[in-house]
Amino acid sequence: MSSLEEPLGLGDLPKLSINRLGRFCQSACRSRADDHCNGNYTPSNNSNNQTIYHSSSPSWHMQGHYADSSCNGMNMEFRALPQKISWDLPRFVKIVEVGPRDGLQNEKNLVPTSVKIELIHKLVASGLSVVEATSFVSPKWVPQLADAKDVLEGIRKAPDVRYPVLTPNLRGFEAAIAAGAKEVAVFASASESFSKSNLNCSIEASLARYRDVTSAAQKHGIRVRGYVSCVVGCPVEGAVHPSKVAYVAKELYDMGCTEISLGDTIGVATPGKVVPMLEAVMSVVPVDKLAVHFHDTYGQALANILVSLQMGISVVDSSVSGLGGCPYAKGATGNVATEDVVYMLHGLGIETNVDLGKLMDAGDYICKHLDRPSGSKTASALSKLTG
Ligand SMILES: CC(C)(COP(=O)([O-])OP(=O)([O-])OC[C@H]1O[C@@H](n2cnc3c(N)ncnc32)[C@H](O)[C@@H]1OP(=O)([O-])[O-])[C@@H](O)C(=O)NCCC(=O)NCCSC(=O)C[C@@](C)(O)CC(=O)[O-]
Repeated sequence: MSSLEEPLGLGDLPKLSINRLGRFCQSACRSRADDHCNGNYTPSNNSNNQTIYHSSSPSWHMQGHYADSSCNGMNMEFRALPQKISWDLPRFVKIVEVGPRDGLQNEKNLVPTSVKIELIHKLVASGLSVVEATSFVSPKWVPQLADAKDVLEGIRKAPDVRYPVLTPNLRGFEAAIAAGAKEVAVFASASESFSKSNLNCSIEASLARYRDVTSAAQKHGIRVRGYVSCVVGCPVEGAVHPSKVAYVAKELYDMGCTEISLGDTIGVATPGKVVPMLEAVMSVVPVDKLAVHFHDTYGQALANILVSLQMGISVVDSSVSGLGGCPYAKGATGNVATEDVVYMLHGLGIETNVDLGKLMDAGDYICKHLDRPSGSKTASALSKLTG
């Protein structure tokens, strides 16, 4: 059985619970907790008669679990518990809409340029302030986005809206600037194998290219976003250790990327994997410079977003109608649907500035063009209600 046939998240399921104070407590690990926690945890029973540990300290003392593989006979490698997770959710979450780029890049049939432009206009009309428009990549690698220049030039730019584009190298950067880009994104991988298949080069070679891009961008006063892909799992290598993610994230941050988006490219993450990954990255990059980017292959994306918000993240990538999938990540499904993210955030009392009805119009528009139902559960449910 390959590491991906055994879903990466199954091991974490019952191990985290939330006590009344809103902190995560460790359960079912009593003997190890005593070993590692210096007596800071006091056991009690919850309503399910499980033993839980209440911290008498404002922070966690569980670093010793990080590489511990012996606890309860289960693999604890990614089971590091958080320094601190609170229910202090952000009041506002910035959504980075990636549908026109990540959502469409994998479409086999060419989507007309005019449809892409109209989709972007509709997304902006819904209130989204960042819409990733396209990629200036090799058309041999991603034929769907060969019209990048026409798309970017054809957008009626709204004030205060940002339209970043992906650039894999200096050539892409220069083409993007010539077409009027004011913001670009570079994309590295935490997995060596995925870097080879997505960019045809090693992680280090991609970082060297991106140093050229970020220094050229600085000269033009252009903002650069940095992606790290495969932050939990790789289609070739399986599980990816958080330290590898932290390394690439820090390199991107140090070279001048103003925001680092952490991508679960194949959608295998669970909250149990997201927490240690974010902890590792947050130890080297400030949390207010981080975004999360979840694909929804195993239906875990909303849970992963929620735990990310609890850890202090306030920027979330998503794709209208859940469009997407990476051409170099077989089996990966779309990004989490923007409609579902907005519905959850609004339900939590978190502002987004997005009008869900107008967002659904945008989703409806592109789904009709692609001749397929929406991948958003929210959009499907609400459109049944409204007939
Ligand atoms: C990086 C390269 C270009 C290397 O591609 P290569 O074949 O190794 O490099 P090359 O320099 O030999 O170039 C090959 C051909 O592409 C041309 N070329 C070279 N650069 C450009 C450019 N910028 N724009 C247009 N054309 C370009 C170049 O001129 C040449 O054309 P030819 O001489 O054969 O006619 C290629 O591998 C590539 O374009 N890769 C991008 C693949 C891609 O876009 N994948 C999807 C990104 S999604 C992702 O990474 C994950 C993310 C961000 O969504 C987050 C998540 O979901 O987790």
